[in-house]
Amino acid sequence: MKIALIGYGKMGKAIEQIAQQNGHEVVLRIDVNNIADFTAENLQKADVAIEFTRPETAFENLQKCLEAGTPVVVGTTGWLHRLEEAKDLCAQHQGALFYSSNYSIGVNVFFAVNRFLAQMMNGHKQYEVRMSETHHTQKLDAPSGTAITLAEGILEQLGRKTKWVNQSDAKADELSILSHRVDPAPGTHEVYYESAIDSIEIRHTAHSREGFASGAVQAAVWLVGKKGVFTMSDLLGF
Ligand SMILES: NC(=O)C1=CN([C@@H]2O[C@H](COP(=O)(O)OP(=O)(O)OC[C@H]3O[C@@H](n4cnc5c(N)ncnc54)[C@H](OP(=O)(O)O)[C@@H]3O)[C@@H](O)[C@H]2O)C=CC1
Ligand SMILES: O=C(O)C1=N[C@H](C(=O)O)C[C@H](O)C1
Repeated sequence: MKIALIGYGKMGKAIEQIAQQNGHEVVLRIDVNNIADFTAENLQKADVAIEFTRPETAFENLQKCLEAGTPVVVGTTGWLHRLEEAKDLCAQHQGALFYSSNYSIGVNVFFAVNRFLAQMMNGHKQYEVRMSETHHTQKLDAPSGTAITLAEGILEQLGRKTKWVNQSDAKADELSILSHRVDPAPGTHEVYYESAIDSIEIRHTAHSREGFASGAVQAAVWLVGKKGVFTMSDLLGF
């Protein structure tokens, strides 16, 4: 499979390594220093594009891929407020778009466990819930996209929480997410339930970027030949 990498930073490089190990060819690498090469003609040389850049450029980048007719896997976080626009654009171009706040298989299992735990805790008001996420100091967005997905999973199930806040000082109906930035930290997410008599904590710790990169390559292989908007639950079936 021929891959175009949009964003050649930490994730772009990790994806290149995994893609090549799996017999794929990287035919285009776009970063800020060669943005002039980010053309429809060049994109059309690839079977699929994988986009890991910055929150403020992700939408424009996926738009360029859809306009070129190249299926695109988006890993960048912090742009999902424009998801409905992206879905419309994808339909308009009869294209293929895959997005996820986290491509790691382990995190997607963790998402399912988190929703199940929140569902069980809905009837047990003695438990207060809070979250934390820890990432490297170069991370631009807070809370992480993964933490937002976890929080959304809790809010869907737990009637006593109505919104998340990115601070420790939360009202009774708010879910607190604390963000920590330390090096090195590829990504750790924790959900805590605490009552006067006991505590339950669930945690996912990424030991490297390999899980994110390998999941993104899997998503790219899966996406080729499909039309529509997909995410990891479509690929994994849970
Ligand atoms: N979904 C997932 O599983 C994961 C998502 N992420 C997300 O992916 C994104 C990137 O992470 P990471 O690789 O660590 O970040 P990096 O900063 O290491 O890499 C991003 C690269 O994209 C470049 N870039 C910026 N704007 C553009 C543009 N318009 N076109 C092409 N390239 C551009 C940056 O250049 P410059 O630095 O000069 O701006 C940089 O080299 C983040 O949003 C992060 O949260 C990360 C890991 C896993
Ligand atoms: O920026 C990162 O590094 C990561 N970003 C994603 C996020 O915001 O959740 C995924 C992972 O945690 C690493």
